[in-house]
Parts: sequence; C-alpha cells; structure tokens
Amino acid sequence: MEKKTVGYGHSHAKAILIGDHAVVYQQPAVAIPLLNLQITASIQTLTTGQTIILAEQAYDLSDLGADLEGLRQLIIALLTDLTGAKQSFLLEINSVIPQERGFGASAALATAVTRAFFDWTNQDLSQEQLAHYTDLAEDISHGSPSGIDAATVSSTEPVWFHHHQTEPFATNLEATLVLADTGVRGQTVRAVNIVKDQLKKNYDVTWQAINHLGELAFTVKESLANNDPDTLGKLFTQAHHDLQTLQVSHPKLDTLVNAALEAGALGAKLTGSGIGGAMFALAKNNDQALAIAEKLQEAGARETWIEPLTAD
Ligand SMILES: C[C@@](O)(CCO)CC(=O)[O-]
Repeated sequence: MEKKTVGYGHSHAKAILIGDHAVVYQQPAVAIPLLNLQITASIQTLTTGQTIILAEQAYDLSDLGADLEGLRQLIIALLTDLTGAKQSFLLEINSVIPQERGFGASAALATAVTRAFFDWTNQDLSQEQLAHYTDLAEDISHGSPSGIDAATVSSTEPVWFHHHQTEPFATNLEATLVLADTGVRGQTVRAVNIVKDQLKKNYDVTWQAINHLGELAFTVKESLANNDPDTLGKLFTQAHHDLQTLQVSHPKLDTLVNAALEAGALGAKLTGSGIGGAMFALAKNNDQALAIAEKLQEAGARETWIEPLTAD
C-alpha cells in the first residue's frame, strides 16, 4: 500500500479513579481520560537514517536510552510488521503529559506512535491491534501492566476495566476533580513490586486491602451513576487508606491528601502507581476546585490541573 507523506497519531493522559494496584490482581477499576493532556506523533519518510525527535532532542533508533527501550522495541515491531525494518523515517513526538506521575505517559506514547505508523502506511488499525502494540511497549517499560492505562489512553469515555475487558458505563456525576503532582517520580515497576513484596510479608492484611479496593470500585461505579459526589468522595479517601496499607503512598502524597481534605474536598487519594506521582481531590464544583488547588499549591504541589467530571 502507498505510504502517506506524513502519518499522524495522538493520545492523551489518564487518571485511575479507583482500583490502582488492585487491578493488577484482577479487581475492577475505573479510569478517566484526561483529554487536555495530549501527546501527538507524526512520521514521514527520510532519505537516510531512523531519527526520533522527542522533547526537542534528536535520537537515532539504535541509541534511545534504557528508559525508552519500550519505545525502541515498539518501533522495531511496527517497522517489521508494516514497512520492512530498514525503512528510513523521521518521527516527531510532542507531549504535555508529565512522565512517571501516574498519568499513563508511557501507554499514551505507545498509542500515539502506533496510530502514526498505521496512518503513515495507510492501514486500518483495530482496537485489538492497538492494544497489542501498546502492551508490547508497556510490558518492557512497565513490567506487568494490567492493561488499564492502554485502555484509557485510547478511550475518550470513562472506562470500567475488569478481567482485561473494557466496558462503557453510565456516569451522571456533577463534580470537579483537582489533580496535583507531588514532583516526585512515581516508578510504576518499583511500586508494583512493593505490593508483590507486601503479599509475601503481610499476606492477610495486603489481600484484605486489595479485595476492599475491588469492593470500593463497585460502589464508586454506583455513585458515579447516581450522581452522589458525597459518597464518592468518602470512597476515594477510604481507597487512599487501603493504598497506604499496600505501602504505595508517599509522605508528599499524604500531605496533599490531608491538605485537600482540610480545604473541604469531598475526598482525596493518590492516583496511579504512587510512591510519588500524583493525587486527586473531589470538589463539589469548579469554584471549590480552584480553592482546593490553591491550598494544594501552598502544601507543596508542583502543578495542579482541574478536570470537570460533569456528565454530557
Ligand atoms: C499501579 C497500576 O495499577 C496503575 C499504573 O498506572 C499498575 C497497572 O495497572 O498496570
């Protein structure tokens, strides 16, 4: 098939509302797309070389660093499957998704790049193929991903994720989320290993917390459907305590969660892998969200984002 002059792909960040870590142990989870935090990839044919421009820095495919090994392997697989491995190209990637903050930056990178390659080579991309290539990169950069990041960075709707299946579900919630970055890198692989270790050291308490997070996911789904922000907030704070039991919180996350609750948030928890990374607080409305964001900045948040959760 004839290649296009330029192929484009995009994706966005995600936030897990409930089920972080528990989802690795087959518990259900709810995640939302963060459509304002975008990544784009564009690819075109070069006469020589295989150049990747990432964050304004140019790399050759063969010398992408160890932290970009997932991207390197993904590109090799896409080249082999779609064009023949020797193809010369220029791949430019622009992202405003903070990395290692639990926002799914690595899954979004893989999704945007896969879409760009398929667009460039004029081929239809099924959801299964997209999941296959994103998982391939995530398995390398992430260890044992549950697949929820990949599912949410390619969805424009909230996602209910259970047993590797994604289901649409109704949300009627009228509320606002305030997300905050601790400024500390999250390190998903390390966090997932901490939970594994806890299961060896403290089996009963750890399983109880994982199961409780699973139960909370069902009630979170109900509260989203019933537009019950007060209950939802309480469920989020309970989930934060369970995640503390799993040893994946961080003093900065706890400080921000407490600051949000003191500022009147309906609830707050870490989101993503933890041990750094990001948290969010649930606010009644935009005005309250702005006030909470200010308190979070005073309490040391590096950056905050406001995300309305209003139903269409
Ligand atoms: C910590 C974790 O639950 C979320 C990372 O965004 C790991 C995973 O689901 O693969």
